[in-house]
Amino acid sequence: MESAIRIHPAVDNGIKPADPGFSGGTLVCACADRPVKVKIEGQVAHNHVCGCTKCWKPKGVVFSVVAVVPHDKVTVLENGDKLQVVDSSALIQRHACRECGVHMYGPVEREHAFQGLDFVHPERFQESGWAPPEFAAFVSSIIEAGVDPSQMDAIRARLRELGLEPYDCLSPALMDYVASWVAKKSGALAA
Ligand SMILES: N[C@@H](CCC(=O)N[C@@H](CSCO)C(=O)NCC(=O)O)C(=O)O
Ligand SMILES: [Zn+2]
Ligand SMILES: [Zn+2]
Repeated sequence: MESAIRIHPAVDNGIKPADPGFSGGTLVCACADRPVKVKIEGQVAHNHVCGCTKCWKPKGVVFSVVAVVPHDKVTVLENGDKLQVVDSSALIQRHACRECGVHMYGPVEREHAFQGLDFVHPERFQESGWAPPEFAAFVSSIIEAGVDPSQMDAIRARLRELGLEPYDCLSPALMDYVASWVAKKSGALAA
């Protein structure tokens, strides 16, 4: 499984399975002093690696690991005064620690298929057992971050080797879910 291609520390050395007993935990930012802590109740869903430029990622890699949880399962426990919204015009209202830059939670408040969900980075859990990434999203977007397009075949091959099917948007199941929501809203499909 060793490879020169780095995707993300949470997957590069093999992907840890979920603990069926995982019932949530605490996300912690990277500050040594007064870290922001956010409680998440329950398991994360739809975890994926994301190549988009907007999701927070650790230094040295171009993919994030990001999943969703219902907004009512998210509680800021400590040092919430350090949080600021990265881009208030974005669909995902990413709340980042203004000192270390880690995104702690990103609610979707707008009328959208994902309304009521928060995007979180499970690698920031102080506990283990969270559900692992299932696919790779927005893979072509890593070119926007400066990756040489000639590397894409090798990067997609490595993602497949890890069991993370690469897509240039979200997975087909999630894209179908979003499209169904849009079709029901427009009336093209019965609600
Ligand atoms: N090419 C762009 C894509 C950015 C993008 O659309 N990101 C997705 C996925 S984020 C987690 O899966 C998205 O839904 N964004 C909404 C938002 O950012 O508010 C780029 O790379 O920047
Ligand atoms: Zn911080
Ligand atoms: Zn993203």
